[in-house]
Amino acid sequence: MWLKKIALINFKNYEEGGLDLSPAVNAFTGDNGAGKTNLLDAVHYLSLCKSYFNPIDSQQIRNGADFFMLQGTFDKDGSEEVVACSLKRNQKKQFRRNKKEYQRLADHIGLFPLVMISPYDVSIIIEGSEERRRFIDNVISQTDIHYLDELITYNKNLTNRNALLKSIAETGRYDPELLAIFDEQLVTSGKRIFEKRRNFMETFLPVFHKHYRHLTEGAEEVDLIYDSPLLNEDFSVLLKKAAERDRILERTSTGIHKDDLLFAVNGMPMKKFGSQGQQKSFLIALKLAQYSFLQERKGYKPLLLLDDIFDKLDDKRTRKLMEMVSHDDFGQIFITDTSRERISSIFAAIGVELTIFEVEKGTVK
Ligand SMILES: Nc1ncnc2c1ncn2[C@@H]1O[C@H](COP(=O)(O)OP(=O)(O)OP(=O)(O)O)[C@@H](O)[C@H]1O
Repeated sequence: MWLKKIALINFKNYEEGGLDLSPAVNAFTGDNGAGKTNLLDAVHYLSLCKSYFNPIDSQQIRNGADFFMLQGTFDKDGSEEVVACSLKRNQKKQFRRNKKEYQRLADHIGLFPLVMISPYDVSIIIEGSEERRRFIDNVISQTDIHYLDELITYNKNLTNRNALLKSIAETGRYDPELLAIFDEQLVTSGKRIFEKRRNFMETFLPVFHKHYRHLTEGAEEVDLIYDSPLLNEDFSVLLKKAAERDRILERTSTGIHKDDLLFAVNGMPMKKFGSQGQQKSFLIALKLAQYSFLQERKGYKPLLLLDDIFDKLDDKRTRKLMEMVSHDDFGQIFITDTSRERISSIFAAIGVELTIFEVEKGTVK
């Protein structure tokens, strides 16, 4: 699967533009703020119905315009699939595949799998556990069409249980049987998600370690551990034990919404003890493992988007990474860099052909 063409109208800093892409490595070069990352984001949008960087859809519309449109022509097993997205200000976004509009955007997720590696990914390491759960959920939902629905159900059940806890605190009326009913609903959806996350981590971990070792040639030891309250105890038992505490807190203090991933370098927490280059290498290995996982589950290659990838990596790791991703295991690649010379020489050194697009103030040559 690869993206043959993309057309943009009023998307971020692009007024109008279109590109014919290469099935191999596409590089976007240009100055800071030129619009390189915006092009990657347009590809992300077509694949996952949203921006990678900004959750507010209306902010993707070019300043001063009242709509944006994106169209991508994908090649899937030799046949063309056209994906189009448009958004008018103050209206619902429309998403079409081969001219047919989706009723549920979730039905599109996973058809054109994609992995983005960006400097913003550092939030997975330094921010709270929500970022890490978002990472796991993003990977699983691209391979499991029921997963997003299950998450929605869990979150709805969680909101209901929290509302009940609040009303118990406010009214002083506590009905243990009613709470047990809410618990049961939460347990059903929670256990399903837990099983999926645990199974995912089992497959994912060895692939992550393989990529990390390869990228860093064993320079340091890293760890990635899935942490969930449900690993130690049955969810319904956990909820019963927490009932008293939850009534005081007026919210549910245990469940898969507390899951986390623990990252370590040489036995110490990555967030505090990892250098910037080690953190970046860790994130790259995480994303390449995501790529391998998606490829294995889908049976075809996802798109790989590399934003500002050379920053903070030493020459050895940069070269190794480019060798890895240009190798046959990876399909179509999009990569941004401010320096045309740097990217040309890196790819020339490993003997890989590169199609370069020069980006300048929202136009592409
Ligand atoms: N809705 C919008 N309307 C107009 N311009 C926008 C919009 N959203 C973002 N931009 C502009 O897009 C530009 C940023 O583009 P982008 O992030 O693609 O740059 P870049 O080429 O990747 O730069 P860098 O090398 O600094 O990472 C900024 O100038 C920003 O103001």
